[in-house]
Amino acid sequence: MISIKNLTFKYSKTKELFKDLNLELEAGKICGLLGKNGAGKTTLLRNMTGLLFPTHGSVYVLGQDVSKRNPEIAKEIFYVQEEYELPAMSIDLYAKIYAPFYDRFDISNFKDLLEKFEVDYSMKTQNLSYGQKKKVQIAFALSTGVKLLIMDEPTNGLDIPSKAQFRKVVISSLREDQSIVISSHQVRDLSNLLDRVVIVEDGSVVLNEDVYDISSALLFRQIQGSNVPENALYHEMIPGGFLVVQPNEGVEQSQIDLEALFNAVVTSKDKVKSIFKNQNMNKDAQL
Ligand SMILES: Nc1ncnc2c1ncn2[C@@H]1O[C@H](COP(=O)(O)OP(=O)(O)OP(=O)(O)O)[C@@H](O)[C@H]1O
Repeated sequence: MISIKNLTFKYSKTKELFKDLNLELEAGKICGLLGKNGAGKTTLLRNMTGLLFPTHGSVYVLGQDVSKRNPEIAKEIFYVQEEYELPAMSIDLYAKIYAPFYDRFDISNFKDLLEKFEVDYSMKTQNLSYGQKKKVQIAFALSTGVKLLIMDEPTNGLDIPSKAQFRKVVISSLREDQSIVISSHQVRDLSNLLDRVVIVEDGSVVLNEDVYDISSALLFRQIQGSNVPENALYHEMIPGGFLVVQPNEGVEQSQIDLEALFNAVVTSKDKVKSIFKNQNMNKDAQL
């Protein structure tokens, strides 16, 4: 679905943001893109949509160089931007104007999703709150039927029930040939949603793994008392004990804590890399 090869990118006159970044993402997956502030998540997403062009290297989507902006590919990509002002008009007119760009747009799905998000279809966009505008964008995006859906901080501004609703509608809307890339700092909003986690740090991809492989490789535990295991890759104090991320040496699997995973990856980068390298080598050897 997405093939990024040796992507080097810099904004003019500034130092390189990415250097020889490589990333392959297959279809049918929901991928979470995590990184610190300024790590380049939005820039990477914009390179994936063809809104920014690599300084060197290439970004292919559905087998085509996305920087060529082929309309056939452009209509298979929808980008929910972090900040985007909806044009002032009724939601109905918005759908009538923008839906024809997408061959598989499903208007009944759009109305249905808005109902689930409790947004009145008869409203005008200029009268919607920030969160309601976000919901219109998300509902529209999920109704386009595009093969690649890219969302930058989609849950910003959503209230607590809507975050759960967001997860539900994303999971239920995804077809086998569709992929979603979601960048977010609200990692709790992504729990139980992702198939794959990508972390960017210092200009490159430092983790790109399926959640199943992450659960096989790492153990996320809450321990009582003060005895942090020696092999802990990351630990943080919680009431009565510690939250610990350790190498998973058994067959037991634990629920991934995305925040702890991120902290483990950035604080113990080399150890985490080597754990996944060994796991991937063992997997290859078994094939
Ligand atoms: N148009 C621009 N011109 C010059 N530098 C830019 C431009 N846009 C972003 N940058 C810089 O590129 C870096 C990456 O920005 P980007 O918005 O991609 O990061 P991010 O990971 O999405 O950050 P955040 O988590 O804070 O949203 C930042 O240092 C930012 O200042």
